[in-house]
Amino acid sequence: MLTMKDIIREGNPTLREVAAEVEFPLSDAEKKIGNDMLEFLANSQDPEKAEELELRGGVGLAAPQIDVKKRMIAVLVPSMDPENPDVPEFSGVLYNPKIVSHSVQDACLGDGEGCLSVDRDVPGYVVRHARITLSYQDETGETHKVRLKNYPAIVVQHEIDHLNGVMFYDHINSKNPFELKDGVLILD
Ligand SMILES: Cc1nc(NNC(=O)[C@H](CC2CCCC2)CN(O)CO)c(F)c(N2CCN3CCOC[C@@H]3C2)n1
Ligand code: NI
Repeated sequence: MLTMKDIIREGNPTLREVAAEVEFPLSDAEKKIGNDMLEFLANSQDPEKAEELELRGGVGLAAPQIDVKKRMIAVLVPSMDPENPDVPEFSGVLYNPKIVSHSVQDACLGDGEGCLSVDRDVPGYVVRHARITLSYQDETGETHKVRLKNYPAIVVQHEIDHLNGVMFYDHINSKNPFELKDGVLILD
C-alpha cells in the first residue's frame, strides 16, 4: 500500500523527466502500480485512513511521483453532487493518456493548485484548458476517448503534466501570480 514515503519530492530529477509509453499487455507489476495509486487516492480521501496513514489529500497521482517513469496516472475526482455523494465525478487508472483536442477557453482553480511532490505553498492561478478531449487506454489496453470539463479536466491536465516533467508552478505568472486574461474561467 502506498503512503507519503513512496512519493518523491521536488529536487528528485525524475519529476523533470518525460515518462515512457506503457506497452500492452500490461505486466502484473504495472497493473498493481495502477491499482495501488488509485487505492492511495481513496485512502487519502477517507478521513480515518488519511489520519491513520498520515496521507495528504489527493484527487490525482502520476506514476513519476512514485519514481515510476511510465505514462500512467490515477484520478479520483469526488462527486460534486450532494444528491449522489458516492459516485465519483471521474475515477480510474489511465494508461498513455493524451489530450487530443481542447477548448480555446482556459480555466483555473480559484484556490490555486498544490502537489503531493511539493512540500510548500505556491500561490497563484494555474491556467489550463477549460475543456479537453482525452484519449487513454484502460488496463485491458482498450482505448477510450472522453470529453472532460471543469474540475476533472484540471486534474487530468495536472497529472499529464507530470508525465512530461512539468510542475504546476511552471504555469504561474511569476510577475503577477493572480493575473488573469479575459475569459478565463475561475473554478471554485
Ligand atoms: C484540487 C484538490 N487537490 C487536492 N490535493 N492535491 C492533489 O490532489 C494534487 C493534484 C491536484 C492539484 C490540482 C489539480 C490536481 C496531487 N498531485 O500532486 C498529483 O500530481 C485535494 F486533496 C483536493 N481535495 C478535494 C476533495 N476532497 C475529498 C475528500 O478528501 C479530501 C479531498 C481534498 N482537491
Ligand atoms: Ni502533482
